[in-house]
Amino acid sequence: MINVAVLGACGRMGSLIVENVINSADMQLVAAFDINYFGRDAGEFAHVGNLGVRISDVKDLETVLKESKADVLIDFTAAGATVVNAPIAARAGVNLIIGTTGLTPEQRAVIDEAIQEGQVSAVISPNYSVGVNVFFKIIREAAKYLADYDIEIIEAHHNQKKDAPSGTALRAADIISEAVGGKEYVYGREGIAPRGKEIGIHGVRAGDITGDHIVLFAGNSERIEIKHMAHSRQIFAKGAVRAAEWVCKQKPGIYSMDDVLGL
Ligand SMILES: NC(=O)C1=CN([C@@H]2O[C@H](COP(=O)(O)OP(=O)(O)OC[C@H]3O[C@@H](n4cnc5c(N)ncnc54)[C@H](OP(=O)(O)O)[C@@H]3O)[C@@H](O)[C@H]2O)C=CC1
Ligand SMILES: O=C(O)C1=N[C@H](C(=O)O)C[C@H](O)C1
Repeated sequence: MINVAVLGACGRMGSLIVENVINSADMQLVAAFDINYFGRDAGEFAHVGNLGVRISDVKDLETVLKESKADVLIDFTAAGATVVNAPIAARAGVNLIIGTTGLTPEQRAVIDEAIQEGQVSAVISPNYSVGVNVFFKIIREAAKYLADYDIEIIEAHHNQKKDAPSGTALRAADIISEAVGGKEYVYGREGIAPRGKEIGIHGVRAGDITGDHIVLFAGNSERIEIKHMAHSRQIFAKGAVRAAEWVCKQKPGIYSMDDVLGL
């Protein structure tokens, strides 16, 4: 049985992850953390009834992770939280699934160093859905043939999303850039803004859109649009829980969803 702790357990993703953990035959929820609602039952936020697991103050992360014998911590919070908490968990010997987006390269370096020091296994991915990780493969392949086309990435998300552009859009840009041997990025355009050889990245925030990503390759007289649309956050939650089960069986290191899915 894998002992799972969830950070951000009262949030949109954290509460779904709690639901998926308790529905897994191979896992049990041993701890749940957030910055609010201390003492309330984690099951309340997941709409699954009382689980007997109280929301702990994230300030007690290290102590509660040790007391609860957590094998893995699943973190979907915010960059400023993950950069503090993931290193604490890693140094306490707890494996990690990180879904938080908006991490700067400096924040990511702090987390990577702690994972190495703690000798734990971690999956860090901006998108835990199977479909998006296949989409990443497809755009990498397309970019090899369409390097001289104009390339634009358009993402759309709900009006509560804090970071922009999405982590998935940024990863898509990095994949394309790697495939074509390096490209600059331009975030939105306004004023006199003639197009160069860059990848344009554009974010839409509206209503309750779960998460759409389009990569547009446009040449003269033709274009290809490769699009992924998420219909439910369950795809991310199920992917993260699958990754948590997988990561506990791996050697120490930092892995991607490609590794989890064998892509
Ligand atoms: N990798 C993937 O597949 C996916 C990644 N994400 C990413 O996951 C993250 C969370 O998304 P979502 O669930 O929609 O966001 P929510 O705001 O709904 O959930 C985040 C939760 O974390 C809490 N929180 C914020 N700061 C801290 C802190 N310092 N310590 C502990 N808890 C904290 C929030 O509390 P409060 O509400 O009070 O701020 C909230 O309960 C985002 O970065 C998002 O981009 C989302 C979907 C898929
Ligand atoms: O905040 C969200 O909702 C999502 N965030 C991730 C991202 O930034 O790429 C993944 C997904 O698109 C939903």
